[in-house]
This record gives sequence, structure tokens and C-alpha cells, in this order.
Amino acid sequence: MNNISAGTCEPPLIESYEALLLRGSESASPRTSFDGEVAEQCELPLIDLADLRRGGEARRACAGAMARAASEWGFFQVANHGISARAFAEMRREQKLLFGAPFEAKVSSGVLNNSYRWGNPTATSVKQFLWSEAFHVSLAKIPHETCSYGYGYGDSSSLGVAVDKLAAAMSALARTLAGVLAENLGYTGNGFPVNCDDKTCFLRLNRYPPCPFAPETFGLMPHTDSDFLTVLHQDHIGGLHLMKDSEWVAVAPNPDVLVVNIGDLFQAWSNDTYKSVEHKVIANKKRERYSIAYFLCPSYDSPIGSCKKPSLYKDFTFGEFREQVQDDVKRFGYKVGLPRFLL
Ligand SMILES: O=C(O)CCC(=O)C(=O)O
Ligand SMILES: [Fe+2]
Repeated sequence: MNNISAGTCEPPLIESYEALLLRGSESASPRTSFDGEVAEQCELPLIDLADLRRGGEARRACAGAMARAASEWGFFQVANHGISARAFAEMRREQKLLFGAPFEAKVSSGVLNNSYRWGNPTATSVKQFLWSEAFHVSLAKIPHETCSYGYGYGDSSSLGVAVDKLAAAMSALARTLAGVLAENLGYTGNGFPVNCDDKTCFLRLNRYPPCPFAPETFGLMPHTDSDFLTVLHQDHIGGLHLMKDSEWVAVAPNPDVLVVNIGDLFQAWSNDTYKSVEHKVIANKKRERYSIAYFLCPSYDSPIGSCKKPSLYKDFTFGEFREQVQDDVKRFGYKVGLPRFLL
């Protein structure tokens, strides 16, 4: 990393990739290696949230369709979601400025609470390399002074405002969707998930630079999300793939809708009724791609529990789940996830 010239905004992906190639180790586990097949494009189930607001039979049908998609696909798209195109455009503008800042500034200026990541520091072969950079922002605190990254790029107030505004809108939407899905399984409590507020969640700003080794390279490796539910806004480039009936399928990109997926915690709480499905991003040779993900998470000390007895899973808190995931990634190079907690 010593040969980075001042002002270069790109992380040293090529250098790191080539260093891994030189190491020549092909020890990637089979579950993380690229299979080289071009996946078919699919249309995810599309849920019109205007029906939810209509109430009565329209709401019931909408909730039913959402629950079906959550159990058959683990994924769906929502239209008429109520978040303005302007809020996404403003965030995207800030996102582009932020990723356009010098690499050194992204790494060391402390911007967005030191949440910058790039590549895959634990990769032992090119099959595990990630052609992406991201700010994985805990919403516990985004003090506005950490929104400044100097070098004359961007200014603290507009980045902070865009993050706050979008996080609030995505939070409200994620909670509404989680509430409807929980209600569908008989939940009658107030607000779902419990112990979840604006400060326990995460916002992730992703950028996938053009990749000379595409499409044989991951932007993001196959994974499931360690949360209750994720809401994703992507641009028009495409690259997101998900596992459907044991095959990878590509999600047709549509910036006018949001992609929603069930996370591990919802799968556990729903006793496997809703599915936390593996997904990945394939890098693109020519075009850069941006996405924004909101992760609906409870506080670390929250017991996840189950809506049905007997539960398929041991009792665990979100903190215990995260710790186990981190331990497994350190020990094996990949996340084991929910199977660790099966009874
Ligand atoms: O960028 C995407 O399309 C997917 C992002 C994702 O899966 C994640 O951030 O967990
Ligand atoms: Fe994900």
C-alpha cells in the first residue's frame, strides 16, 4: 500500500489482487468460489406498497403476497415505497463525492466514524477477493464532525444531512415491512422488531469499481445478511444475484423500486418460515456500480426468540450471533451463520 500517490481515490484493488495471484494459493472454500456460469435474469416478486396504505382487503392481499415472497424467495421488490427519488439522488451525489475523495482520506480521516472498508483483508486467494469499497455506518452515532473528510471534497453538513434523512426514511420503511411480516405470523406486540431503534441499525454505502477481471470476480461474496431485514437501493448497472431453488439468478436492476431481503434474525424468529437467502454481487468490467443498504438490527443484548414453539434454534442474542459470525470468519474464512444455532 506504499505506492499510493496522493490524491488517488481508487483503493489499491489491482495491486492486492495481483499479490494474491502471485501467492498462487487456490485454497478458496468451494462455497465461496466463482462458478463461471452466467446466471439468468429474474423478476423478483413486486409488491405495491400503495395497497398497504389502502387498508382492508387490499392491505391483506399485499401482506399475503409479501409473506409469500419472504418464504419462497427471501427477496422481493417494493414499488410506491414512499421514499422520494430526490432523497436517493441527494445521497448518491454525496456518495459519489465521498468515494471520489483520496483513498488516504477515506481510510484515515475518520469520516463516517472510520467505517471505510475495501477489498477483502482476509482473502487467501483471488476467488475470495472483493472488488468493492464501502462505508458500513453504525447509526449509533454519526456525529456531524465525522462527515468531513477534508481535501476540499464535500462538506460535512451536506453528507450528514443526506445520511440522516435517508436513514430515517429507510428505517421507517424497514420497520413497516418487518411489522407487516411479523403480524402475518401472528405477532400482536407494539413495533417489530423489539429493542430496535434508529441507533441500533446500519447504513452501508457500496461502490463497485469497474473490474478488469470481471465477471470472474466478486463485488461481494455469497452471504446472508445478519439482520432482520435489509432494504436496498441500487442503480441501473446490475450485478446482484441471489440463490433461488439452488441456482444463482441475476436481479434485474431497477432504481425506481427497492429490493428487500430477509436476514438471518428474521429467519430464526419466524422459525424458518421466512428465508434468509444467499446473495452476491458480480463485478462489472466497464461500469462502476453504486448501492445503498439499510440493515434493520436490534440492540446487541436483544434475545431473538421465535414466534413458534418448539423453536428450531437455541436462544441467542444478536450480540452472540455477531460474535459467532466474527469468530467463524476468523477461523474458517467464511460465515457459518444460523446453522450454528440450530437445536
Ligand atoms: O450491492 C448490492 O446489490 C448488495 C449489497 C449487499 O448485499 C450488502 O451490502 O449486504
Ligand atoms: Fe447483503
